Amino acid sequence: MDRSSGERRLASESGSLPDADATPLVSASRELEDVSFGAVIDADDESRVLWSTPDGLEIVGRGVAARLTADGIERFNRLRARANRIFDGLEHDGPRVARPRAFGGLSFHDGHEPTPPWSGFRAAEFVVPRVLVVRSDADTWLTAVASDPETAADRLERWTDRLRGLPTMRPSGDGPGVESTRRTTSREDWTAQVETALERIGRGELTKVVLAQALSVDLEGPVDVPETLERLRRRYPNCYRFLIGRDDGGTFFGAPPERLVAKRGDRVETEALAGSVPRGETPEADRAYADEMRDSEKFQREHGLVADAIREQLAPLASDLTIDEQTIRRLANIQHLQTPIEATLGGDRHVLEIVEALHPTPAVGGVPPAAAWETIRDAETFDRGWYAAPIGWFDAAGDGEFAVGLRSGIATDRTVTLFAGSGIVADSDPDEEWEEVQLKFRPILDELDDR
Ligand SMILES: C=C(O[C@@H]1C=C(C(=O)O)C=C[C@H]1O)C(=O)O
Repeated sequence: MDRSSGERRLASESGSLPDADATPLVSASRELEDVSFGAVIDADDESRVLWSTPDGLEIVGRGVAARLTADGIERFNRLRARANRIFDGLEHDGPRVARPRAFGGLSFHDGHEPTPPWSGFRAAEFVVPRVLVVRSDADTWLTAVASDPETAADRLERWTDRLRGLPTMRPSGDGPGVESTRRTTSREDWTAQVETALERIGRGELTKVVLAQALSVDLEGPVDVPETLERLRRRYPNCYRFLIGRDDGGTFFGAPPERLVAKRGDRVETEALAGSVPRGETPEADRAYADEMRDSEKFQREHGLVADAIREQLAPLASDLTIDEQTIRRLANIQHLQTPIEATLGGDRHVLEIVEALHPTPAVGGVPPAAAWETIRDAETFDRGWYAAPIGWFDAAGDGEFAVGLRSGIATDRTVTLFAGSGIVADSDPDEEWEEVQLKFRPILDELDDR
């Protein structure tokens, strides 16, 4: 008998939920000796997720104990309702860090219809994996999730045995090599798109819009996404890393620097991250770029719009809000202006409510939002899919953390499609913005090409 047959699939079409949904989830955890996350994620062909934060939490999830999907403009409300049903009555036998969480994300646009390379990626989809391996500080935990305690216990035993047989180190190897690349946006088209946006800005219809491009990379061999992420960790240790693998589609992955929100209890942390210059070849050149960005009226305006919008979007939900001092965020290949923002929530809120209020911030959308969305839709000839959208997790308490799905790509067979964009404001120069976009393709492109 398939003991997992009672586990749940909640689809947006399901007006009334099947009886199995009344069965609460059960989970059990056990502490592990260290284990290679790459080996866990390769262990079989069940669906997989990986989530890792700059502060050292790493989680790999395998299989599906419960799935939540939702489409259309009501997607956030539907997700929240289903999240409550899925987690209602959850019994977790283990430490908090190893508790079941739902991992996934949303598409940038709410009217998203999946087309290649985004086949299988709905407008919103989260899964509670059947098995989680969680590493935080010095501890590693294995958690099994099921619909009844016996199945959870069996699963925990089986995976404990299985992990014992896996290597604790996994070589991170070389990239697959790049055969050729194709752009969705030619240089001429880009210049025309930026100039159209500048005209709208000149007419006062728009203050800022983030325009993006896609770069489709054909590889010399198959790409190993976990291995690529492991190499990205070494070059970009202060970034998030994520992988969302669909059974019936591609693997979306990336190493974004930008936090959309982290919520624990009534505390919320977010940030404005906007304004970009390259790293310099020497410490002096590096500082000169940073100083130029800090002292530039144009960069400060571009950044200030994001901080202001976040403050306004959070105001109805938060009882107090602190905007910290602006700093320079230095990554291996780029530097950004960054302003950390913290708030205390006014009432009992689900992290998805904060995500809904914030997405898209003008770091990836624009101001005013409606004119920016219209400009993006008119200009862009490719599907953003889940690029620049919220990617992360939430738990039974409504806590969670989301990154912005940047410095990312979707792998399908021997192709990886990369996405990157840049903020256009009055005084933006199409050539400089082109260079900024190319720089933002580099993190993943360099790893694919690194042989
Ligand atoms: C849009 C991207 O990055 C965003 C836009 C930035 C900018 O315009 O300066 C900087 C950081 C991100 O918020 C991207 O990486 O694709």
